[in-house]
Amino acid sequence: MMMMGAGEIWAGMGSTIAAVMFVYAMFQQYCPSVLRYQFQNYSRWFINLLNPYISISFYEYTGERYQRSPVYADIETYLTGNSSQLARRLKADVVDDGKDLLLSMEDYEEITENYNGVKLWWASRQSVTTNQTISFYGTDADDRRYYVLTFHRRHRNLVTEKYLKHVREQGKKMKVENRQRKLYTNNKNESWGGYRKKSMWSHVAFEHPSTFQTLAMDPVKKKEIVDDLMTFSKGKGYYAKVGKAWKRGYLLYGPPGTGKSSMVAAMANLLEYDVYDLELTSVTNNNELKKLFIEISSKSIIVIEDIDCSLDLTGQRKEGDKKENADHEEKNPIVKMAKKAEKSAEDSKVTLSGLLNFIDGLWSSCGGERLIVFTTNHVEKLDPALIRRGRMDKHIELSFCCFEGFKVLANNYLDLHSHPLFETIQSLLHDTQMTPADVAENLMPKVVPWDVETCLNNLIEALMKVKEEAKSKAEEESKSINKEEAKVAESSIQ
Ligand SMILES: Nc1ncnc2c1ncn2[C@@H]1O[C@H](COP(=O)(O)OP(=O)(O)OP(=O)(O)O)[C@@H](O)[C@H]1O
Repeated sequence: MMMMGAGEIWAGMGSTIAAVMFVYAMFQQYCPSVLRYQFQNYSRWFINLLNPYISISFYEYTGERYQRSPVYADIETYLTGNSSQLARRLKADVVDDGKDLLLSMEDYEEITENYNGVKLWWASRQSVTTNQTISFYGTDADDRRYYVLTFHRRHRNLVTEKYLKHVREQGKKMKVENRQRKLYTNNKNESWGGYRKKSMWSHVAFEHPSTFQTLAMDPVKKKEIVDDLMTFSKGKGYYAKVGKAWKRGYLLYGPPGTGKSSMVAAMANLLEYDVYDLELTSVTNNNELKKLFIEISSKSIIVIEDIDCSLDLTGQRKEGDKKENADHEEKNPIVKMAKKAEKSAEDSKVTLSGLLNFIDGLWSSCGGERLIVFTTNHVEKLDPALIRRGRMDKHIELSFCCFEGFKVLANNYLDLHSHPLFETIQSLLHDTQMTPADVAENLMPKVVPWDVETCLNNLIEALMKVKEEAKSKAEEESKSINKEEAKVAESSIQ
């Protein structure tokens, strides 16, 4: 009897569905389109009336240029943090250069969340159209990913006023906490079979251990730099008020091995910024420099190391001027054309004005919160225009090791705060010039097991050697000066 009943129900349902389909097909075929449209609108309205749930979509790319939506990015981070507990289908990505596994919500997965006793549903979706194009940003602009948040309409105010704010705040916080800082460099990329070369950023994880605590330098100067950096990083409102782009230029100069690169790393570690190590010789022209600049994110340090060696900026500018004048004088049209071609080849290089534009032109204000650092061993070789205050706001000289610097190194390398031999070292450092790199090298234990006396004595020996060398060099110099003076005196008598 039971079996018969089920069979009859199925048969009844089948004929009802067939009848509905028939009516629908007739409606589609014979009903005028205006009426059909009205009917569809009413039926949608009716369904919405019965459906008490509201949904909001958050698309990954928005706007005309398909910029990645910051709201989507915050939600993504928030859900990635929560999904490993809530989702049943997860996808795993390798992050932190293969050291960690990041679990996030799989596409088309849904999770249920409870916020202040209210139930909400998040779903990850993807709308794929047939019109697929590869966009400028390397993403498939038509392949649109989005999240859908669904909730009961009686919680509309709670969701729009509180919950979404909470999601964004948490997402931002989690992003800062999980952020793996990066060290970028621009390499020349060959594309289209080597036809076109352009400079692009590539990165590795930034893991330099240098900090201001480990930097050997005068403590007063160190504090001044740290204060300056902290004031800058908190100065968003101030910069906006005075009408200045939120960026600051630092010029680090001094002999090799005095800690210029170490200071850049310490700055990045203090402010938790990424580092963009710009290799100017790999940049083809000013335009490419501008493109590289646009790609730099905020909270970053752009560093050009050994700027005096990167490009002959002053020379190029002067040569360019000379060439232009020579072109005007040239009468032979063939020679003139050849010279023009040569000049345009030269133009496809970074010039001083291109670099100045990079530092403080209109484009330089894009992104904000950036430090630009130049390092050089020969400050005197640089064009004054490049390093004038306002462009390079702070000039920092890194010099030979002082006693305070030595104490930092002794603490770093030997865990030593004081020792009877410190006095001898202090007096030797006062009389000699040794870079922190050399002091550090001499302090480092060379054998196992090691003891502090041996390390300190190694340094004392090295310092005495340098002192002796400097003394004999000075004696030789004074001898040769005396000889010169004697010659001059002799010739004046004759
Ligand atoms: N002031 C310093 N404090 C601590 N360590 C230092 C300092 N200066 C140099 N060192 C040590 O010497 C090494 C070389 O220093 P660094 O590369 O920072 O010098 P630099 O001035 O940038 O040299 P170069 O001009 O040759 O690039 C560092 O790895 C670090 O161990």
